[in-house]
Amino acid sequence: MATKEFKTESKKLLDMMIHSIYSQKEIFLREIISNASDAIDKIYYRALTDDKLNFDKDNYYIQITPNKDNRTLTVADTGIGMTEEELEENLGTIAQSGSLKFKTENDSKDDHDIIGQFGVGFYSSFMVADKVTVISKALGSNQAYKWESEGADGYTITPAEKDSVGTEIILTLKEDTDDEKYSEYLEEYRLRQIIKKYSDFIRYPIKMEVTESRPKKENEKEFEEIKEVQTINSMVPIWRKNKSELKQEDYDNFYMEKHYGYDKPLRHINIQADGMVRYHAILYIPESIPFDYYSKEYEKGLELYSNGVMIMEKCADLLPDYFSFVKGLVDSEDLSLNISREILQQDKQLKLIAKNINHKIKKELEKLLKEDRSQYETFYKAFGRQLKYGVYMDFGQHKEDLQDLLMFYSSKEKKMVTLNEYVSRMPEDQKYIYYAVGESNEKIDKLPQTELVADKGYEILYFTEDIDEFAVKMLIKYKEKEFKSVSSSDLGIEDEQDKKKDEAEEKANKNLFDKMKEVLSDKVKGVRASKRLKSYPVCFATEGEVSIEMEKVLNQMPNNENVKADKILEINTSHSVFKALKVAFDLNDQPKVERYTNLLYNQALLIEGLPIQDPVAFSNSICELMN
Ligand SMILES: Nc1ncnc2c1ncn2[C@@H]1O[C@H](COP(=O)(O)OP(=O)(O)OP(=O)(O)O)[C@@H](O)[C@H]1O
Repeated sequence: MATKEFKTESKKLLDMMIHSIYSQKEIFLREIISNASDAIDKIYYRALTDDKLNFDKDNYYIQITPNKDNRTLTVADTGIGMTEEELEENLGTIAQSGSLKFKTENDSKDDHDIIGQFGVGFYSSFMVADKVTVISKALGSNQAYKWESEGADGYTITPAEKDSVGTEIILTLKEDTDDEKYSEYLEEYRLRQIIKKYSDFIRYPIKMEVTESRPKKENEKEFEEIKEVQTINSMVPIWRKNKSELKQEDYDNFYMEKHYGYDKPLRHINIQADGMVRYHAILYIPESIPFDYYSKEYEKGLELYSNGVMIMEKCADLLPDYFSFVKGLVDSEDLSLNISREILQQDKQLKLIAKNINHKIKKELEKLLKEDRSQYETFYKAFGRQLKYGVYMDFGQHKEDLQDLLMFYSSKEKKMVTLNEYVSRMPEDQKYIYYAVGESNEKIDKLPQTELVADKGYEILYFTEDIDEFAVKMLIKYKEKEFKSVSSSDLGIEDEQDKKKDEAEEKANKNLFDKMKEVLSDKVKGVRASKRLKSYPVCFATEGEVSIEMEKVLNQMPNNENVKADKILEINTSHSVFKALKVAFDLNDQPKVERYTNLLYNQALLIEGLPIQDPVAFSNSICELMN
């Protein structure tokens, strides 16, 4: 009988399990029971949708059998079973692409990180067993097969005897060591404890033979030990339990069991709706971001049950994209079992549920923001970008719903603030909500364009993510206050007296500015005296819809159309550099005027983080100045 090798990644993971020092080894049982329950779900669903099969609930269960003599723990189920090919495919490779990716990317991390963050399913049995045997007979098959492995060296698959359809997992437990007592997994009380802790809500009975001490019938003073098979779990799914019966720990355990994430959920939402549409839902807002969240691989969706039977693993229609981080399930009596994906999309009930859920998630986030600011900030750090994306998408359809959940860093408060907080402390004379765009808060702090607004004592919101400015352009206003970039050509700050002064200045320097515009030609839309600069010599202002930061973002996109912001070169006429330029102009020193103009233009580009077209020429010009 030939031994087959595990796939390379599986081998690595398996090796890790075998040598694991993970403290919560008990979770192996949760993983095996969860697989067994999934397998029964599958046969149950098959029976409900296939007239030739019938499902008698009494015949479907999970049986746990410890055997101290052989040192084995057996978990048997009456689920759908696996064919020879399925045994090969499912148990020879890692199912969880997450753990695989994590492992290959972080080779130095230890097993605690892997198990803690991704879970490892079936392979976790190798934490406690040095030999694992799986005997399975698939539905519709006459032949059973045995898969057997003693660890990373490989596995064998051979024909086997098994009367009924289903799977038996037999773990031969490792020998006890000073630190680890594997034999505890053969003790009735310990098994009962683990099952209750992690698998209480499994919808099928988890049966085990237990010994009970009872008063004798003939003499109540004497006790006798009676062995009988009992169902250990309560079988009531968590979403059907009374809210008052559930503790935080139950929600946390359910989240882990379901592999919704390997962090602790930040918040849970338990919905028991009994109105127009009847459904139960348990939803979670995760604390940390799944490793593939902002990638194409990430699939949003909630598990969908029809009266206790799972009909879809990831129902995307239940969640809008901006809440795609939400995990959980929905169970409704009003949904038909045979519903296809296409029909489901049109289903009125489902639409109602989705709308309702959307509302509840929003309310929960608002509550979190109000009640626990620091938790909300943790959430926002992970998923804020998704909310901003939500404001922008679908032509701003959801902006009203989401605007109060947004936060930005504030120049004044030096922390994240909401739009409502910003607007409520705006001085009376302030007309706009000001923002500045840049790569980081530190870089924005140094942006010349912020000088005038900051000098006025106005608060500035810092936009450091690509989506920020696009989202705000979609919002246009918040509480009747328009958004305005500190780089926009008209800041709406100057009074009449300033305006007159500016006009005079513009007039006095008109010839020079015209000359500079001529030198720069269509690289800029115009050159003018700056109202916003105090200590810096030069900066860009923009006119129109596209800002410089938007230009950068748009030009990074594939098939970009080389969109350009309309840039105005603004000169600080009080600066000594301008004075030198003016002297050269008055002396008709053409080459100097050209050189200075180009230098100023390039400086403005650098400040904005835009590339200089000819860095060598720029550097040569500086060298000439230094000589
Ligand atoms: N008792 C079982 N009956 C039928 N199939 C099983 C059983 N146990 C495992 N399998 C099959 O083996 C696969 C691998 O199981 P494993 O626990 O490694 O990952 P998973 O269950 O797919 O992922 P996750 O653990 O994240 O839910 C399962 O998807 C299932 O197809």
